[in-house]
Amino acid sequence: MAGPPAVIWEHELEGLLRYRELLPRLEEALGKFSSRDPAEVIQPVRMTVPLQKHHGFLGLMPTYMEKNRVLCTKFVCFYKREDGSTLPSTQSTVVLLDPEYGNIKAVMNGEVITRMRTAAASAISAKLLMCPEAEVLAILGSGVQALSHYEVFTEMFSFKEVRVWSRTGQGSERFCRSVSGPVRVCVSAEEAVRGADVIVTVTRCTEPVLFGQWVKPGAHVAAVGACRPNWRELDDVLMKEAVVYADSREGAMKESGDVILSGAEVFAELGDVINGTKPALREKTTVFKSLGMGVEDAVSAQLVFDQWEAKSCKS
Ligand SMILES: NC(=O)c1ccc[n+]([C@@H]2O[C@H](COP(=O)([O-])OP(=O)(O)OC[C@H]3O[C@@H](n4cnc5c(N)ncnc54)[C@H](O)[C@@H]3O)[C@@H](O)[C@H]2O)c1
Ligand SMILES: O=C(O)[C@@H]1CCCCN1
Repeated sequence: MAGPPAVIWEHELEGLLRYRELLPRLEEALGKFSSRDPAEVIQPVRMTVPLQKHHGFLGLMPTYMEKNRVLCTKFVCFYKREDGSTLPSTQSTVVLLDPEYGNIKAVMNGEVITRMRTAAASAISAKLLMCPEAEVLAILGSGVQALSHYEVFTEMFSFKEVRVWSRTGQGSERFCRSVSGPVRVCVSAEEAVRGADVIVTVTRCTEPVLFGQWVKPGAHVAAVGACRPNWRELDDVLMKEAVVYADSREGAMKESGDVILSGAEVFAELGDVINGTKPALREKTTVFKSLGMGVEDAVSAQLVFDQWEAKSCKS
C-alpha cells in the first residue's frame, strides 16, 4: 500500500526548479510531443469546463510519458479578471502519479511550474526563431508571466534594451520594482514594440493589443495570452504576415482565437523545429502561439520530484 503523497508547495518549489535544468528537459519534451509517438507522449488537448458565474474556466491537462515513466495531470482555473482586480488570473495544482500502480506520488502547487515552464517555452521559441543579432526585447503586460519572461529572457540572451508596457502605470511601476535589471517603461504598446526584435505578449486581453503594422519585419513574437477561441492578442495583419509556430497544432486549432479567427495557418510546432522536420525561418517575421501543454507540466513536475527525493534522502 502506497503512503500518502508528498505535498510540495510554493516556497519549497521555488528552490527546486531552476531554468538551467528545466530548459533542456522542456526542449526534449517538445520534440517528443511532436514526434506523435504514443510511447513517448500521450497528451490530449486540454479539456475545459466553463465556470460561467465566475467568468472563468477549469482546464484539465493529463499527460502520460510511457518511456519516461511519468504520469501527471494539472488542474488549472483561469479567469477573465477586471483590471484592478487583486485576484490571481490563474490558479493551478499539479498531481504526479505512479503509472504502474496509479497512486498519487506528489501534489504540487502549480503556480511556480506554470510561470516558469511557460516562460521557458517562449525562451526556447526565441532561441530557435529570433534573428541572431536581436538587441531589443519588448514585453506587453506586467503581471506574473511578464516577470518570469523577463527573468528567463535576460538570463538566456544579452539584449541591449528591455522595454515594458502595461495598461496601468501601477503595473509598470510594480514590474520595475520586481525585476533585478534595467527596463524602459513605455507609455504605449506601439512605442514598446516599434523596432523591437523580440516581442512577448503576456496580457489578459481579449481584443488585439499588438498590431502587425507596428512590428519590424523579421521580428519574433511569443504570444502567450488569449487562450480561448474567441480571445485575441494579435491582429489579423500580423497573423497573416507572420510564419506561425505553435506548441501544439491541435491546441492552436481548438483554443487560439488568434489562429482560428484570423484563418492563419500553423506552419509548424516548436517540436518539429527541434526534431529537424520543419525549418526555423529566422529571417521572416515569426509568431510562436503558446497555449501551454500538459507535457510541459509533466516534465517540470518530474524534475521537481527528482530534486525533492534527492534532497529528502540527504537529510
Ligand atoms: N500559454 C501559456 O502556457 C500560459 C500560461 C499561463 C498563463 N497564460 C496566459 O498569459 C496571460 C498572462 O498571465 P499572467 O499570469 O501574467 O496574468 P496577470 O493577471 O498576472 O497579468 C496580466 C497582465 O495583463 C494586463 N491586462 C489585462 N487586461 C488587459 C487588456 N485588456 N489590455 C492590455 N493588458 C491587459 C494586466 O494589466 C497585467 O499586466 C493570461 O492571458 C494567461 O491566461 C498562458
Ligand atoms: O497551460 C496553462 O497552464 C495555461 C493556463 C491559463 C490558460 C492558458 N494555459
